[in-house]
Amino acid sequence: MLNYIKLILLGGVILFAALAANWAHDLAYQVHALLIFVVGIVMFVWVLRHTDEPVAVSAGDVTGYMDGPVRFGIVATAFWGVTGFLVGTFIAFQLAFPVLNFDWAQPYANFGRLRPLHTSAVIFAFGGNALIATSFYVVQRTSAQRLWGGNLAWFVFWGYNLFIVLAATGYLLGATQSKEYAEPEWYVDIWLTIVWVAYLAVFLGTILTRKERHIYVANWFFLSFIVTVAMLHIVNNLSIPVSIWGSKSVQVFAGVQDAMTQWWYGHNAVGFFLTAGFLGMMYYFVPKQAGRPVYSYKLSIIHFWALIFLYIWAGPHHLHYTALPDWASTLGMVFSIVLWMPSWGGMINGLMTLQGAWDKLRTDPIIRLMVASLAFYGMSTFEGPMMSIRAVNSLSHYTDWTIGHVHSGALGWNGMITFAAIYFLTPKLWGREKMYSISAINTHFWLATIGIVLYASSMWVSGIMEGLMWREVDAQGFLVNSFADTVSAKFPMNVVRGLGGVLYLAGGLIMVWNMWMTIRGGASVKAPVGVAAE
Ligand code: HEM
Ligand code: HEM
Ligand SMILES: [Cu+2]
Repeated sequence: MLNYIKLILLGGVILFAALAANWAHDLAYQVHALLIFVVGIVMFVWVLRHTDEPVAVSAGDVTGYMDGPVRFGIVATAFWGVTGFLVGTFIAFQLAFPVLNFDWAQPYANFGRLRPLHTSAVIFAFGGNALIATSFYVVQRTSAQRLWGGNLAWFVFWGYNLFIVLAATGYLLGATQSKEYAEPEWYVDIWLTIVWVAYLAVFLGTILTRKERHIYVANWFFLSFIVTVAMLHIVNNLSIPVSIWGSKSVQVFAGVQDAMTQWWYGHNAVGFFLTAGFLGMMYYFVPKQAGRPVYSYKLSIIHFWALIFLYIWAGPHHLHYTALPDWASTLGMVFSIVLWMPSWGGMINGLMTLQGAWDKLRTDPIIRLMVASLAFYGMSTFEGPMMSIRAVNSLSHYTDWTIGHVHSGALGWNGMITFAAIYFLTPKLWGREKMYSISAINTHFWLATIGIVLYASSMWVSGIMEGLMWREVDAQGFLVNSFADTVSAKFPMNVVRGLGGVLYLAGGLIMVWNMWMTIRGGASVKAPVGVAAE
């Protein structure tokens, strides 16, 4: 019966997509309509061929955990990671060598369109798949329960990745609502909302039906990430489409209210997507890999509540010296400075979990990735509060300092904890004893670390230089440097940043190779975790 309903719904989707492709007002919308049309037909045929088939249930599926979406999620994480690093490296070189904005590829591959492709590929595709996959893995183990909702978890995985494809192709074809980290247009936003609600249902359903009395702290972080991102996404994307047959829409907010809504969103995307979610990852994988309990469970609870209470108010630090009222700017600054403490609470808790296991730092490159990740988390959450201070921000804002800050958090904290989680999970999910090559993990660690150091240090130099050059006035009070002077002065730093990107990307490729060899390699040394109660 369910299959018949599915067929009717899919038929509706196919019909609507065909009409939309025919009447489309712009290229991005038309290409998306055709894409949905094709996806709809493929799904229609697939459902049709399986209609009235008895549902096959394997033994592993009844007793064990649902790890299919986790496996796909891990592979997608690696795939999108390498794609995002590649685009990042390319746009880094575009900034150094503008000829790389090839004439023949205009307007599709210019910096302006590739930049949001990079940011979404790394944050939402790489980071998002990592978060979905690890949260699905962790919530099952810590709740002693299979994922709630049957195939809904598959819907979350495929639906989310469809969202990413729609977003990415949209940018290349010129559809954007010009909100940073929220560029996709209205229909893509609606689709993400549907997928996200399903994600919440799967996660919360699993927690509510858990067989373990206690809700482990990692799940608190994951849940706050899912709930808050839903709220941020919906409010920041409130907009009215110009036409149902076109991608363009008009924001509901205007002027400074719109700017504040955007940075309330943008800052908390950092706070809940790139921080709370990844802390969830940290709280499961660090103790597991170290073989030690969390250093202080009390601290984890305290810094959880402090973190989520404080983050939400700090957004105005993105709008210092704008039309935003001073009181709001001050509020953002104060909350940002206070935020330093709960942030370091997380770092300290992670690092101290290694108490008694520090020797592993010498032998286990996965632990090394985790420690480096926490160190970069600590560093960027010290730098951030500092940059929130108005006087500091008047120098750092608009400069490469911000870019350096972003990437010490992103490459260091988010990247490295994700790599560690991938190395932890790959052998477990495919029933292998360990990763194919431990020394390749070590090489990856060093390539990534040197890449980050090149990236962050070149951007500090470049950013502070740029800020000082913009300020410089002569005895008469005239500006000494033209804007073009500051751009050409940045050239060497831009090249160094690009090289950092090459190293980081190379590390990512080694990881993909290592994963491939592990998954493909040899006989399975133990039963897949789907059956074992880990
Ligand atoms: C190979 C690694 C990477 C390279 C070479 C790279 C390069 C770049 C470049 C050149 C920009 C544009 C800077 C500008 O407009 O001046 C950028 C922006 C950005 N990247 Fe990356 N990136 C890399 C990895 C990542 C990762 C892993 C993440 C997140 C998890 C990330 C997040 C961002 C964000 C959020 C921005 C926008 C920053 C802002 O607007 O302030 N990047 N990246
Ligand atoms: C206590 C923690 C943090 C505080 C208070 C903080 C504060 C700041 C400040 C003041 C800016 C510059 C705003 C501007 O001048 O435009 C900034 C930019 C940014 N930070 Fe942080 N930061 C923190 C942690 C992090 C972490 C851990 C990450 C990444 C994982 C991160 C990612 C970003 C991004 C992506 C931007 C660029 C936003 C844009 O596109 O302009 N931040 N942050
Ligand atoms: Cu912020």
